[in-house]
Amino acid sequence: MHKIFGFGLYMEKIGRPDFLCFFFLHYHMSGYYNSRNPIFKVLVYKVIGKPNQRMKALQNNIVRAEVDLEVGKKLYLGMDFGTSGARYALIDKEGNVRAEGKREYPLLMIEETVDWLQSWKMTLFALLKDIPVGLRSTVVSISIDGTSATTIILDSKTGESLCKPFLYNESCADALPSVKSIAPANHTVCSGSSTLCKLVSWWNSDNSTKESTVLLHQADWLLWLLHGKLGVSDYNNALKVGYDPEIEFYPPWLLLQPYSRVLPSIQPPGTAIGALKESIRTEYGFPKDCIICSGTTDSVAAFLAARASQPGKAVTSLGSTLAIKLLSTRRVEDARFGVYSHRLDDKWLVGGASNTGGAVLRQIFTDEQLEKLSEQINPAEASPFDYYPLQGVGERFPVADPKMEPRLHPRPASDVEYLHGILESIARIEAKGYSLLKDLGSTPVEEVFTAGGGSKNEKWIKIRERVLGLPVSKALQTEAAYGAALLAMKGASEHKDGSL
Ligand SMILES: Nc1ncnc2c1ncn2[C@@H]1O[C@H](COP(=O)(O)OP(=O)(O)O)[C@@H](O)[C@H]1O
Ligand SMILES: O=C(CO)[C@H](O)[C@H](O)COP(=O)(O)O
Repeated sequence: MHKIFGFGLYMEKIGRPDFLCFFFLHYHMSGYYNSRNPIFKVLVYKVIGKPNQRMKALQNNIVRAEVDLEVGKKLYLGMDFGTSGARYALIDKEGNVRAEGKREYPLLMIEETVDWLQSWKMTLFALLKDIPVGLRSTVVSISIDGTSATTIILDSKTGESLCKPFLYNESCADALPSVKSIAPANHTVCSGSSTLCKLVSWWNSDNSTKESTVLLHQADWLLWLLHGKLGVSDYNNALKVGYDPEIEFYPPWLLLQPYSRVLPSIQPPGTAIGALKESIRTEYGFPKDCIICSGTTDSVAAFLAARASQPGKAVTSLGSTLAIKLLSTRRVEDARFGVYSHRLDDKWLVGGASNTGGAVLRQIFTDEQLEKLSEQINPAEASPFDYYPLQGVGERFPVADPKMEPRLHPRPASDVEYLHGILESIARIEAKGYSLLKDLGSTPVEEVFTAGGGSKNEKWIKIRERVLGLPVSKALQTEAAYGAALLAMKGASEHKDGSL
């Protein structure tokens, strides 16, 4: 192995450190290396200390890994398929992160539109490949969270999709009158971006026989690629197609519809569904007893990751979109404002998902600019600017208005003031959301934890604390993938051998 050091050093001499990085990261991550080796540490530190493009690209995928594990240790894998990319977290029974990584979605195009199914599938198997080989044999369960109401309609005979996926924030308002005519007033499905509106819109526009059609959500579809049992979902993902997690059934008004036969069967999140497919298990080196567990949505996973367990505690996900989740003893739902409740065991996660959020910031600033400009903001000072930051027309929560226009002007000469105004305006939307939940009868919010990419912005946290008038902090675990890993751990602990 020291020959490799020599070769690597030579490569470094001739100015090809990235080759050396590649080598070391490859060996380190593949577990052939004991990272305690002093020479290894010096060299890797020396080389990694000079990040270059390829190095950054490698680091982008491989965020962290601790390869040395006690014999017999079991690990639990959670994967989060968010708006802009996917991540994984590998945790042990104590909840320690043993490896984590991320991938951006490759933008594969079909006739000028992104082939999302191919992109998500490639990302799924790329993330599995990013897991250090030395750890894979200890992974005993896997779960996945995905964006809510992202809808995939498949032919159950071929497994092929019958149309392009409907993304989480797509609105099929054409189906709204028909959905409103069958559902209770202001039911969660009475929103253009609900899964049910997407299904009804497709059903009314597609002339095929629809005999072997099945509907899945993004997380269900990714899990199906791993376990091979078509037509299984969870009661968080199924909420927006009309499933009632309180009665644990689809309601009669939905079962009476012709399209109800395409709906998936439902399990609680974190329930063992099936064994990892043998072909995947042998190709990647996962153990024989590796099981696949039902998933959840990304903002529920972010709440789980924060491990907030008392009513009144809340998690705001500052990802591409702003999603809030408040733990409440009372269920609340009102589609007029985009408010709905996810079930969490015997309590309710009341909240909603706005179209404001980080994606608007990313349209205007790079992440580096966000960091630099935020350093110059005085969070104690209120911004005079009143924006409604949206990527495009349409808002889901706390105002459900598919025609709402973005408001991002006037733009001041100073980018610091502009960013301050946008961050403060998003904070005001967040505050309006929590106040609306209280008005609708939920447990009042007492404390807010923050997840998602925006949680790293300390100044924004201070602005939000001032605007919300509440304690606001960064969650201990800010990645939804950690929440999905907790679901994998739950599924493994409840699973009886031989019951799949
Ligand atoms: N320093 C920062 N301040 C505020 N927002 C940030 C910062 N860095 C990244 N972001 C935002 O975080 C978002 C990405 O968060 P992430 O949780 O990865 O999103 P998602 O899972 O929805 O794709 C981006 O839209 C970006 O604008
Ligand atoms: O904004 C989103 C994507 O990031 C989704 O709408 C998000 O999943 C919120 O939905 P839910 O509350 O059902 O998790």
